[in-house]
Amino acid sequence: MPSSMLVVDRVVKRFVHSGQGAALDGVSLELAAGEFATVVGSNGAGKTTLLHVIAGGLLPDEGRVVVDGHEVTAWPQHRRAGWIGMVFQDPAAGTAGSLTVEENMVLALTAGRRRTLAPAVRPARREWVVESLRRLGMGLEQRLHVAVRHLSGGQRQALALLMAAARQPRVLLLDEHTASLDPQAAEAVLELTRQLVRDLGLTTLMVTHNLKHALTMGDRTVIMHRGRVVLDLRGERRRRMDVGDLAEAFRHACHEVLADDQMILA
Ligand SMILES: Nc1ncnc2c1ncn2[C@@H]1O[C@H](COP(=O)(O)OP(=O)(O)OP(=O)(O)O)[C@@H](O)[C@H]1O
Repeated sequence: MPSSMLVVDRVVKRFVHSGQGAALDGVSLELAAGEFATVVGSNGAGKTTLLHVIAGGLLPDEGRVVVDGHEVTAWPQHRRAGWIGMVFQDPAAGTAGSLTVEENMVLALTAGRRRTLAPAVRPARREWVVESLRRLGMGLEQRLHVAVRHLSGGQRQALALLMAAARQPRVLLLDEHTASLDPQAAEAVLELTRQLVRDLGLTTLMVTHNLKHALTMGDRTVIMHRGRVVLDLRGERRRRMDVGDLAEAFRHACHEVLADDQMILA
């Protein structure tokens, strides 16, 4: 049995003025090293809150978060930043627009190191970056000296993903990271996601509203509803499912009739 890289243990998170129940109502989830799970759920199910509790932006009211055997529940976000990589829906959130592609990559590769070590972006890492940019097929390897604000949303998001992965975080969190892209750019960024997760063996949690991506990305699908994990699909059962089966399993697990716009079928 491979060791767990991420353990979320009975986590509860309440927002005082939300007027709703707990955003996370006793969520437990365990990811083995190198495992790639997608997370789907109804609107307001708690998916983004879960990612922020893991990343340290939100402190849970109850429960524990353990990363690579270390309990990080009370660690501030900056202390676990080197361990957790996160990519958001907005391409601008993960990159510095006024810096060039190369400067952004250097920042990603040297972040968290002491200044004396700062110039030490090893040639091998730099080559890996250029090669990854080339494989992306967006021509970014020829635009290393272009300010990132001049790139398209897809190019910028691909760069944000590459930057998060280049630091080889223990856990990579993706929060609807292709939702704001056109279909072609979204497909390119999803393919890059597959490659990076596979090549670097990254333990990954990817929130999506797209049921097809929830089944075709990674090796496990977690369904959340009203602050709880209501279904955790993997193995043969998951492999046999199509989008219709997943929607049906979703409805069944929620014990209520959900309108399509609550599930956002894509
Ligand atoms: N900062 C906040 N203050 C108050 N309530 C919040 C806050 N953030 C989230 N919530 C509430 O917590 C619940 C879970 O929100 P969350 O954003 O985690 O859901 P989600 O599953 O990511 O939803 P969506 O798919 O719509 O993005 C919702 O009821 C939301 O209104």
